[in-house]
Amino acid sequence: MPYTDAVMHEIQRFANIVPTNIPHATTMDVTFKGYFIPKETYVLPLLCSVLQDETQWEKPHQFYPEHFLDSDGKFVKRDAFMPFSAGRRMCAGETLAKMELFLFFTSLLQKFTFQRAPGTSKEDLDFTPLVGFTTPPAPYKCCALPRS
Ligand code: HEM
Repeated sequence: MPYTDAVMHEIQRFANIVPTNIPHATTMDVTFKGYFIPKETYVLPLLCSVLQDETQWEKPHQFYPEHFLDSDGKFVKRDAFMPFSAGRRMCAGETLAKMELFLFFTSLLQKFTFQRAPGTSKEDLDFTPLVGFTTPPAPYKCCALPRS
């Protein structure tokens, strides 16, 4: 299911839920790309800086599942996709989270058709996430119609 996979990856890229990542600190003096970072410096490795990097994504500020598809419609991995962070302290639950996301997403789409709530227009749907340590979607109304 390459398109479904691409959509799920794009959701995590576009609507990353932990944009500022978890704070880290250097345990020793480090020189990184010419910058000297002393021991015990507080470091915030911003995931949003990679997930929306204009040098890495064709349409960084748009929802565009094609970021993860090649010209034959096959799924492609992208190095700049890192909603679970990177390195030794990256998310320990990545495999479980991905499995759950896949099962929930595909089961919901198999059982329901999602539509805008009656009386609302496309303009009423605002996908700007709420700002905070995590960025959940703003409340919105929609209809889930059981599929026959
Ligand atoms: C969409 C779902 C999830 C996302 C986007 C996510 C993302 C993250 C991120 C960005 C970090 C910080 C990594 C760092 O410090 O560099 C983290 C850490 C962690 N996550 Fe997740 N996570 C998710 C689900 C889960 C689940 C389901 C579990 C466990 C059942 C889990 C367990 C952990 C643990 C234990 C850490 C701390 C790892 C450490 O400090 O060594 N996460 N996660």
